[in-house]
Amino acid sequence: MRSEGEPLAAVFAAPGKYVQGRGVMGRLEEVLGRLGCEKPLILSDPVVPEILGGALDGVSGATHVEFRGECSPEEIERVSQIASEGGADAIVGVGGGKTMDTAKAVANPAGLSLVIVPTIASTDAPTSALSVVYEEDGTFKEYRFFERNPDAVLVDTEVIARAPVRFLVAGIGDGLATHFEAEASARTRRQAMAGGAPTLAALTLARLCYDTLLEHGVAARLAVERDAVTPAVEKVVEANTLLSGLGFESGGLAAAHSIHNGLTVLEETHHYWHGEKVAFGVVSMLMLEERPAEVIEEVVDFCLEVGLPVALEDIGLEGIDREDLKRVAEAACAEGETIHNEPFEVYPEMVVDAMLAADAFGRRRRAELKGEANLPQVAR
Ligand SMILES: NC(=O)c1ccc[n+]([C@@H]2O[C@H](COP(=O)([O-])OP(=O)(O)OC[C@H]3O[C@@H](n4cnc5c(N)ncnc54)[C@H](O)[C@@H]3O)[C@@H](O)[C@H]2O)c1
Ligand SMILES: [Zn+2]
Repeated sequence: MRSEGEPLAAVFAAPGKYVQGRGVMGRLEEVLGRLGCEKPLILSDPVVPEILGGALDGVSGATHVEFRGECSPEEIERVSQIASEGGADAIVGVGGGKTMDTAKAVANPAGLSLVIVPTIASTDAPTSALSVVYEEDGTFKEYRFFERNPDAVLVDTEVIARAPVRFLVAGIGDGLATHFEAEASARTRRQAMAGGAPTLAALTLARLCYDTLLEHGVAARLAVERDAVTPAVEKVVEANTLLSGLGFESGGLAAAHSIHNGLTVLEETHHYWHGEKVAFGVVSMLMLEERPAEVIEEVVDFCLEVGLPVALEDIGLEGIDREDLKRVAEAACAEGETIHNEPFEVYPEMVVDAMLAADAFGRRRRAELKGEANLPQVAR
């Protein structure tokens, strides 16, 4: 986008339209009609028939394809073939982050319209113009960047509130990173995913995301445990999806997401959701950045209250040794990783120590809040 030597312009990217509320899923056909699409390919997560029944069966002219579970080059290729053979004019991605990312990676290179319908608020993937691609075995492979954001994003809060609460909490973990990562990239003046320097809008939305999560996160969790759609749920779904999505794409990512990507090299972490690993990445990032204790405590206490991981044991890594953490750290520091957007040079050893410091702090705080003393022995 920018030629060498040119100053970095500020760039802000956003989807064509964002619609959120109870029952908005029912507007899919109308939205497709306005985009002039008559032959959509609807790519759905395997749980969709169970959670939506036949709600999407009636969309006229639609071909239905079931997503196979990983946003991998093979899956993107498979769905692309079906789209091109059937002459699809739009892709609709219905499901979690991986289904949506696959839908984007199919629609964009083929120049098709794209509508995203998240069934969980587990990530900030819905609004962005990029896909995170993995190997078939779940190891992070690459980011793919596209020219266009989705034409429309339909977020049905009734569907989201009925999903297991762990997904909403994971989305809060993903959203918790946005403000800190945008701040780090803005200080370094690095190009964000959208292709330019952050605007005030992106930084403000990222901050609003953080404040909203801290203020309403716990209330939203409690409501979703009862499948209820309350104003707190609407606010947190907006924070997880729109605020975090616009904030990270045009504000920039930094250490927390690289640590997440690094963690995916260990199979044990594959049973934890993206946002859960990102939350641990956030605390590690705060350690790496030598943030004041109050900030670290605010984040860790919030994670404990809302039910996000604060320690290695919370993401399947109980008893992990330094050697394995070094593998995580090396992957986190790979060339091109967003950890290099931090305003100082980062080396793997620093990341290992930051993760250990995060783990120690998280465990200590959890014990304190439980009323267990857990104070260290006097050193001898
Ligand atoms: N492109 C981006 O901008 C971006 C941003 C953040 C994350 N991501 C990517 O998103 C992915 C993570 O997304 P995810 O955590 O949603 O994972 P996911 O897509 O694998 O979905 C998680 C699980 O939820 C299930 N599910 C979906 N809807 C449900 C519902 N209503 N009820 C019950 N179960 C339901 C799915 O079957 C799946 O097993 C990662 O690949 C990550 O890299 C991308
Ligand atoms: Zn994320």
